[in-house]
Amino acid sequence: MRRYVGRADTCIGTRRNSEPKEEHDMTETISSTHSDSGPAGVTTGAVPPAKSIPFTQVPLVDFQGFRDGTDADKKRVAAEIGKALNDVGFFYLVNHGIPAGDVADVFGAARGFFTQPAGRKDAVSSENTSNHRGYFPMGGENVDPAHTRDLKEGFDIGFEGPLAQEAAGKGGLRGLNQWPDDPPGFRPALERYYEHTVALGRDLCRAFALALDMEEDTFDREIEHSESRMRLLSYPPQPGGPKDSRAFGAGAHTDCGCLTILAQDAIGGLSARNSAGDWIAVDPIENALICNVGDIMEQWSGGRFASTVHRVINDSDRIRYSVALFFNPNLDVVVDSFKSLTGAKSAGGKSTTEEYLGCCFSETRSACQLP
Ligand SMILES: O=C(O)CCC(=O)C(=O)O
Ligand SMILES: [Fe+2]
Repeated sequence: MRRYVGRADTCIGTRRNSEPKEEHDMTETISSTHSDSGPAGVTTGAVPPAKSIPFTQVPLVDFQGFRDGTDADKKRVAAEIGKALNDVGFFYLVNHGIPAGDVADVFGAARGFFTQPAGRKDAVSSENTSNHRGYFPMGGENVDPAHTRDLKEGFDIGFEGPLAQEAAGKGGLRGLNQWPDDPPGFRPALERYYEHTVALGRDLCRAFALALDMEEDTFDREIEHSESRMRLLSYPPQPGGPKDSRAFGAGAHTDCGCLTILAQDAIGGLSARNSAGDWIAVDPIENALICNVGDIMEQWSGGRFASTVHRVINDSDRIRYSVALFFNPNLDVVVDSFKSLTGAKSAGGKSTTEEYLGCCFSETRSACQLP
């Protein structure tokens, strides 16, 4: 069974990790999965455990072959993704199918929103809600307890669906989004981008299933009513680097859900930690999205995919913007490793997605652990 080192103190879609987490030494998990081959068709040993390798760069994957290629193309692309997730936990994705104009619009919306006076942003404060949707100000979160509060502000939306109105105000993660009046076009830009990225998240989960030697639709049921969250982020400049070595844009953390699809502007500042403890830059590549696995997918994959620690430092002299889509399972799915998906031994999952994400989103995050 996997254990995490350190305490969680995190935010929407993210879980801290200031201490090096157990560096994907999945011996115990893997030995248990190896002792059982599952009815869903996992061949024992087909996919190795996530490696504890000191990666030095993030691989780039062309998704075209998965979107409209032959079965063999799909398998090839899935295998590339599987290797990237096994070795690094992160990859760049090009030819992902999201129109560049829609990406530009969501960045325009972010810039227009965050550059408004504080009072206008506070009108849609996430404090108005119990489901963590809306605006949070600079320092509103701290993903790494060893650091000061994060130097970023953000705006969150989530899945609404037909039951959103009924669920509103009932205390769960379901419910309605908050929408500011300004800037014009804000809501349609976010809703369009949300739809694109959730659809891409579903396709990526299919690629992940193939990469794990499972049927392509293995995860489909678990993500049918995906409680995915989208977050706009704005990081103030820290020219010359942080004056206080504990004050980062986003402290070291892992993400909580299945996977994260990140669009960043041209400024840079994101980095991922390898097994040697080195921070490897995940610099912007034009038209590429960055994908990384979160804790739930690491758990689902029995440790074959790595939920890698990452952080953000904006040491430029300009505001940095990014847009993250945290792709999550249905809220009622019990997060367990492989049992339901492959028949391999369970890691003993007890938390539902809603419980785990709720913990990740809360201010008392120290107990956010999967088995
Ligand atoms: O802004 C970024 O580049 C990454 C943000 C991030 O890691 C997160 O919000 O979980
Ligand atoms: Fe993150």
